[in-house]
Amino acid sequence: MTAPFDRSIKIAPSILAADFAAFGAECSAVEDQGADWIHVDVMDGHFVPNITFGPAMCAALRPHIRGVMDVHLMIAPVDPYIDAFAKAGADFITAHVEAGPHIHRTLQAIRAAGARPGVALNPGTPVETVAHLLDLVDLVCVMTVNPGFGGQSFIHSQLDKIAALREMIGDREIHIEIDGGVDPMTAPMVARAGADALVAGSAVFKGGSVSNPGVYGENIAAIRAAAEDALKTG
Ligand SMILES: O=C(CO)[C@H](O)[C@H](O)COP(=O)(O)O
Ligand SMILES: [Fe+2]
Repeated sequence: MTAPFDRSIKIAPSILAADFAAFGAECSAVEDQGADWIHVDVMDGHFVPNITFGPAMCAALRPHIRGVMDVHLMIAPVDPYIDAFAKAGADFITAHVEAGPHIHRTLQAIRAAGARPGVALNPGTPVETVAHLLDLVDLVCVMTVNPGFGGQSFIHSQLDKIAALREMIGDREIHIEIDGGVDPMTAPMVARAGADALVAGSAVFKGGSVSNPGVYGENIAAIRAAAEDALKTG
């Protein structure tokens, strides 16, 4: 029997804001402190103006992540690397709609490789670009910053896009993930607009460390409470 679709608020710390010399311990620490998913930002210095890491790092992290590894590919091209990220143990593999001319084929290839496909949209990309991809994906990621760096300010114009996406998705079992500038101030807005998976880097890791992980717990709880309260109060 398959598990029912989880529409509850999920907090996905982005390890882009973690200590790069201690990724394994950082993943375990945020999971112990209440993280639902671990968000892994892969950047190639070509699709975005920054470089992080690749499938070997994901494979090394896999034993340190008990739950969901959510891999956000900010790379172009995507297709040559799909099998490597799937073999590395990614649960979700999200590719950008802007990363190449054949996103439909890319999403099919992610599913065929055994991972759950996601599609991400840059802030300047209209929501209609995913209309004909919804049958292929388990997740749509709305970027609320321009991808490439953590710690940027939330772009408020994306709230309309999230709400339009929520409408488009209807009762399909697709997560709406928000990535960029999510904190206790912005979490209520994205939750009300229809998001269920909230990526947060700076707002989770700020003030904490693997030797002081309780701060991660407080930060995660604050984002979650802000989002859940907004849903209760409408
Ligand atoms: O994909 C990303 C950047 O391209 C990151 O996931 C995102 O920026 C999270 O960091 P923060 O919460 O600090 O904005
Ligand atoms: Fe990301």
